[in-house]
Amino acid sequence: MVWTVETIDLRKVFDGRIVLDSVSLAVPAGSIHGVVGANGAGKSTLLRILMGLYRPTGGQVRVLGELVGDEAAELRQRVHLVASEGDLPRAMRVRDYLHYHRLLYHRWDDGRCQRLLEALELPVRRSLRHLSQGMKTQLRLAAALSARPDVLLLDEPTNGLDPVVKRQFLQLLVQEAAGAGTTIVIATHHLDDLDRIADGITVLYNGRAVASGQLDALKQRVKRVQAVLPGEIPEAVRQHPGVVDVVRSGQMVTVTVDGDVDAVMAALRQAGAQYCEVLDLELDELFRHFMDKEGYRREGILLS
Ligand SMILES: Nc1ncnc2c1ncn2[C@@H]1O[C@H](COP(=O)(O)OP(=O)(O)OP(=O)(O)O)[C@@H](O)[C@H]1O
Repeated sequence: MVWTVETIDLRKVFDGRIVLDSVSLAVPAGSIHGVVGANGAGKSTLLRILMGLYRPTGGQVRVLGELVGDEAAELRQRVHLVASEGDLPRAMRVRDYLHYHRLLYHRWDDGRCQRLLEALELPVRRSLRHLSQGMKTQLRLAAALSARPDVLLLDEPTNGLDPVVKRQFLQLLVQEAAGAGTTIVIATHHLDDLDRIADGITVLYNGRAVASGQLDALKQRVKRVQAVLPGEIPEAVRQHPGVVDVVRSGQMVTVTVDGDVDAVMAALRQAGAQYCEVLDLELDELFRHFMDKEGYRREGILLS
């Protein structure tokens, strides 16, 4: 299979510190891929490398079939990075900003730009210094989408968006991927947003990809079993290699399983479980599972 975005054993070292360590991920064309991880995990660095802004220290990076770095100028016409942070030129108006992008990108589509401006209700005459943070984010997205990218890299795109605009923004991304076939990679902490729209995810922990793949497959792999069990929890459940967590609340037993869920169900039934149900994990629970597996813990701060 040819991937639109692919890294193999990607490594990035800043000042002797490893920030990305052997990261391999593969994103198919026209799909939405989320990159998640704790603060400082390396998400923005990964996007910047995909964009050709940082050189990898090791490994391979291919975007649209090209090794990133060799064809950066041509790739920049087809690959766009939108970050919610960073300054916009304060002296420009919205329309000047868009016109500037129109000159830069030869795939620019005026009709598309107009439709986006109307849908997002962006005030074309307003000076950029008077735009709210959310409006700036929408303007950046409008500029990127008007240039008809093949790959859209989004760094924390929904920061500062109100819930209604956020929903519209996410819908736009789904349409863009499904309709125009654009491949979208989003780095974000908003797991509920990703759960709604992502086809795949990569979980970064200390610069390593501790999980990467299609979201359905990852959700298929990690399940939660709930059972009513009056008696003892059997050793066969506790010792099962796929069992990562067992919680009892009264007679209700909840077991998180990364692996063979059927074997755990069978052991519970054999121990006299009266009711057994397999539940899917939400993305935030899945994320916590992969982080816990790596021993990620943050202690609370005690204020006196
Ligand atoms: N240009 C740079 N020079 C040196 N170190 C850097 C540079 N850019 C990022 N880093 C370091 O690399 C690590 C990963 O940073 P990065 O911004 O990629 O993380 P992140 O996952 O996007 O974090 P957050 O969720 O907080 O935005 C951090 O320790 C950061 O300090």
